[in-house]
Amino acid sequence: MTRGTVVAIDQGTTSTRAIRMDGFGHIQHKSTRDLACMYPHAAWVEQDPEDIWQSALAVLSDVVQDDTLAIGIANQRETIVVWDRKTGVPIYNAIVWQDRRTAALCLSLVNEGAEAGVRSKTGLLIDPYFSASKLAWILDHVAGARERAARGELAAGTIDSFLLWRLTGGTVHATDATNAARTMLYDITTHSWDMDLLHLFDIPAALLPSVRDNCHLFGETSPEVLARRLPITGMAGDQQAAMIGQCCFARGTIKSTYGTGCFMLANVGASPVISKARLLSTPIYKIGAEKAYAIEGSIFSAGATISWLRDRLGLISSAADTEALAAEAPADHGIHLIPAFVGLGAPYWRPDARASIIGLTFDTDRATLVRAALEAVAFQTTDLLSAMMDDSLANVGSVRIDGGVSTNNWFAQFLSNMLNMDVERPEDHDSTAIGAAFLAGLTIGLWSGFADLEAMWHRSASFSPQLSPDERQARLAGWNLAVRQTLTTPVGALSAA
Ligand SMILES: Nc1ncnc2c1ncn2[C@@H]1O[C@H](COP(=O)(O)OP(=O)(O)O)[C@@H](O)[C@H]1O
Ligand SMILES: O=P(O)(O)OC[C@H](O)CO
Repeated sequence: MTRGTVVAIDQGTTSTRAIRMDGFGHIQHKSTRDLACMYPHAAWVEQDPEDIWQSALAVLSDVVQDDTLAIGIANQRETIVVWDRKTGVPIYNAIVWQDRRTAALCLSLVNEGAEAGVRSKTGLLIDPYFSASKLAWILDHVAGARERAARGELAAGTIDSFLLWRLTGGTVHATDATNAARTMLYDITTHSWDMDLLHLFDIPAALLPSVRDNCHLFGETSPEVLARRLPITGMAGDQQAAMIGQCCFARGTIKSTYGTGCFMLANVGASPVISKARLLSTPIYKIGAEKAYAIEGSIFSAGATISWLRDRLGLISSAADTEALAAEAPADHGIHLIPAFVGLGAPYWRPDARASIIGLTFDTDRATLVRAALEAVAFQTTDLLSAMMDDSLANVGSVRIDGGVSTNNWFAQFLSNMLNMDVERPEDHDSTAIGAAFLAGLTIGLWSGFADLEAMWHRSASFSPQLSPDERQARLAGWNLAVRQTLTTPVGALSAA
């Protein structure tokens, strides 16, 4: 094993983090910067690309040291930026994956019968979640953007691509296969941009980055950015990076990451499987001839609901308060919080739905609301697991969890109760950053293969189901009823913009 360290950036929706890891997989240092979202209209979500860049540069500078050999990048997926190739200045804010402004466009494509074709190539369902319609929106709504794109003056990319451009001083415009797969413009079987899809969304091919393997020498940091020239040798979308960090390399292994949203991925092997249960099909990695795919369930509001309780309602002063509050609330409270703040994702795919709280009485207190919010994350995960079971992934023994919300012991136990399955938590919940570090280290030979990575994964806590089957069924029935009620009374008007 080589001496030295790798560093990895995890550019998430709520925060940007970086870690420094040695060859034994020990995390030597971490750095974090919080990141703000802007909500200019109902169900619009934007971020300032300069904030994203500055936060990434700051955490990277905090963790790099003399023995650092390489950099890995993992990032919130789908979020799209368009920038000027000469100046590197974005022409509009980053439109975040949660943003629903293109719901009407997506609905019209579904009504025109485009979904089956899109699905068979991309593994995705037509939904505003993915980058293609957001990119089309920027080209259509920013003055002069289409003309500038036609003249080759603009570049587009997901956050990995934008950070890579900035880190390399504007010399490399590339992305990796897992991020490309979330644009809805990429064929996940042939691993190439698809001309029909570019035509469907009216996106000029010249805007898009080159697509590379997850382990690749993407470029080197510019001396104007970092004091030392360092190679960027690993990149992946954050959920795929978490699969790597959680060592879900075997077919049937599952992880669920609880950050701003929640994303449950099950490894289905070397070929994509199209879900019968409205889940997504997505690459986990492409490293030379080696490929693996997952079935993915995506939930749009997990930790975001907890942040809403803190930042908008002021019910808690820190996310960590939710653990003790949930424990003190009565189990039979009868409240359901359906967190459809930006619609519901898998398996419902209803961008028009809006959040609701059902069952309030005068004795509903803040502990109960907090508990209902955490319960909703677990109920939604249960919906995803049931959908995976429908896709014949029934031989699963346990689920590995990570991300901010996974540190909450009350939540982890409730999740195990609802899934009726063991839930395992690794020593460090930053599996996304760990996965990006693993990819970067594999490329430079710090580790020789997945077996080396598996030897470094350690479980620190495990939660087993503790609820009677009747009680569990009653809880799930209550949740299902509340979801049906929310979906049959849509209150969210689609944005007219
Ligand atoms: N102990 C906790 N209990 C519940 N939620 C938590 C806890 N700690 C953090 N969170 C939530 O987790 C989210 C942050 O997780 P993180 O993995 O950093 O997200 P991201 O990668 O999306 O930036 C926040 O939305 C926060 O509200
Ligand atoms: O910000 P996160 O960590 O919840 O991840 C966002 C996802 O990548 C969106 O697909």
